[in-house]
Amino acid sequence: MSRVTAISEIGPRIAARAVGAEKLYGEGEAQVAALRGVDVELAAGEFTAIMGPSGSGKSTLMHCLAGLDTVTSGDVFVGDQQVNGMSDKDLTNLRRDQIGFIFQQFNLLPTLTAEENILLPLAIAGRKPSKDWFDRVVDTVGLAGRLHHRPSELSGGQQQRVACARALAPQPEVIFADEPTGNLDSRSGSEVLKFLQHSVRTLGQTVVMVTHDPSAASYADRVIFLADGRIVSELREPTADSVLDMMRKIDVRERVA
Ligand SMILES: Nc1ncnc2c1ncn2[C@@H]1O[C@H](COP(=O)(O)OP(=O)(O)OP(=O)(O)O)[C@@H](O)[C@H]1O
Repeated sequence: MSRVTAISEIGPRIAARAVGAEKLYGEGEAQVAALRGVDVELAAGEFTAIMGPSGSGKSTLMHCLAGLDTVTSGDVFVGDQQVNGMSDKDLTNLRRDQIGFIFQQFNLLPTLTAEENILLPLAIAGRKPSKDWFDRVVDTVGLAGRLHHRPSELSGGQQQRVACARALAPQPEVIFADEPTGNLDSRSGSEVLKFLQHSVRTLGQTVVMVTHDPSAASYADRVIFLADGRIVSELREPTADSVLDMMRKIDVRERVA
């Protein structure tokens, strides 16, 4: 009993966090405020989707959290490491060791096999995965029979599953996925989303995904909605309908404003 109380007092571990994050692009009249004071905590072991109208700041927030872009003011953390203010060398190490990326365009190396692509980030870091972990990841993404194929010999959905396995293999603190199903048909897209959900539920991975698609967001545990550089709403245990409904409300509010 006391243990449960202690855990609830401590709360979930936070995998990534923004505190008062602001991002300005450009100067003078051409200046754009892409983030206008974003406070968000992304719990470890959760699948979070980031949604919002075009230009609302989704990619900027993700890039700032992942150390690919810098905030103008405010703070950003991955695990307990403060990302803003890090040296280039520390940022490179952070991205290599603590962060996995999944992009819309798969970004696999065409001359390497699926297995070599999956192991590449670890090889670059001079690390070897345990065989157990590698087998679990490959099993989770359902690629066991395809490990010796090159990307050109795989379907789009299979290529994206290789990219997912590549992101998972180093056991990063957090995986950032930018429209991971944007280039896939709906069946392959839902396979990839089920896999991401499975990696959160069974492997304890933390996943943060930017998407425009309410049905993709419905695979997440939590959806955060941005509008005009601010977090304006969130949903837990979303359905495609509840997400669509919220998007419509945000759209109406933006038009009125
Ligand atoms: N490198 C940049 N230079 C100038 N302005 C930028 C830059 N990157 C983004 N912006 C601007 O910042 C705002 C937020 O852009 P961002 O790409 O984060 O939005 P988004 O919600 O991801 O949009 P989309 O859904 O269309 O991809 C937009 O007004 C955009 O034009």
